[in-house]
Amino acid sequence: MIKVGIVGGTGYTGVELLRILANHPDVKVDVITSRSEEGIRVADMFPNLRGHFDLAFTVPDVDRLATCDAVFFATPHGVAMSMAPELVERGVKVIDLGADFRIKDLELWSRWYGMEHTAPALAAEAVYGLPEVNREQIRSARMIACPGCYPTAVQLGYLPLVENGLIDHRRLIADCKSGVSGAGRGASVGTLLCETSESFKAYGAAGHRHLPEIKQGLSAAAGRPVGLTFVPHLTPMIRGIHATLYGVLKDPTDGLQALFEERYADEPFVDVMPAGSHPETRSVKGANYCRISIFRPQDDDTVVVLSVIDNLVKGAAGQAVQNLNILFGLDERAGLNLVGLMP
Ligand SMILES: NC(=O)C1=CN([C@@H]2O[C@H](COP(=O)(O)OP(=O)(O)OC[C@H]3O[C@@H](n4cnc5c(N)ncnc54)[C@H](OP(=O)(O)O)[C@@H]3O)[C@@H](O)[C@H]2O)C=CC1
Ligand SMILES: CC(=O)N[C@@H](CCC(=O)OP(=O)(O)O)C(=O)O
Repeated sequence: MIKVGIVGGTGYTGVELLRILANHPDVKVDVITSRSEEGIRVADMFPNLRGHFDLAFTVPDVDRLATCDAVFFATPHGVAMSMAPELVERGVKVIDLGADFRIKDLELWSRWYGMEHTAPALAAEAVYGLPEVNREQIRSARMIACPGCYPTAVQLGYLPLVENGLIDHRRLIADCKSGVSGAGRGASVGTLLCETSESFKAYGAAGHRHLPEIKQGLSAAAGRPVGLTFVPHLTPMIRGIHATLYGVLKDPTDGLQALFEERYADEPFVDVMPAGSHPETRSVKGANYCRISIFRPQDDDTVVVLSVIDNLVKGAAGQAVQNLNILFGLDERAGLNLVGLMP
């Protein structure tokens, strides 16, 4: 059994990790932290997990975490980088669901995340945990940086086009919508029911911290810097990311459906839908899938890609477990044969 620790076990992604790992055949959760719930038993706080975990929340302690084979950080930015270097040095594999280790240009990272990076050496070593791109590097990594939710949906939607140089790499437009759980469990006025229900809004239109992360990944895929306009929106739903991606084809072609099907043919968690489909976020709710469809409206030179994920699963906890499976040589789908939540 692989012993894991979860730092930040009471947040939306931390609890999602528990939901997934409760049925993982090869993993045992040995340590789970929450400073605010210290001493509370997991099953008392989350009755659905009764019978799965005989654990109480503890405050984060490096010595305890160092007894694990792997540690997930489901914590705000800045927490993982404060503890990961020591854990890695002590032989623990670290999988960060936050953004501390995603961006290689640390000056750029500091500008967007508003803090100095305190683990530059580990940031340079970290592997970006998007299995559809970095599967081989993930296998031997000591530090894995899981992508953000929007970056996951946007990159998977654009990759076949950008990797093959089929669209104008300078004019990418990502119009994205997220459920409110994307903002985390911390209470704030902007995410109250009275503020978010029966309304819909854009935010971060002038610039969002996922912009540099997505540009980093797509520029690597393109082999040159890409130009990206990314506008996120908050929608009155709990879970889900819906990305509508636009590109200008250099040479209008009818082979896009086949291109996407071939690129993702061997990917267990990317589903290229039949031509003409419109993926819905509820079709991936609670599951680790990214569902994609492709259009070339009016047979013109604009390509539209639709990409949906559950922000808490393929956008966070599910992808983190997928990376753990790869890291430890397990079946990549272990613990992730999740039946989506209905309706
Ligand atoms: N929500 C989403 O859809 C996604 C989130 N992410 C990222 O994943 C991370 C977790 O997100 P999410 O679960 O939504 O966050 P939440 O705010 O819901 O949960 C945060 C968790 O971290 C703990 N925590 C907070 N501060 C500290 C600290 N200083 N030291 C140790 N533990 C701390 C909290 O418990 P306590 O304070 O009791 O210790 C809580 O368990 C974030 O970096 C987020 O950006 C990535 C992809 C998607
Ligand atoms: C609705 C909402 O607030 N979503 C979050 C995305 C959360 C996420 O993906 O986490 P990282 O910051 O670790 O990438 C946002 O826009 O910042």
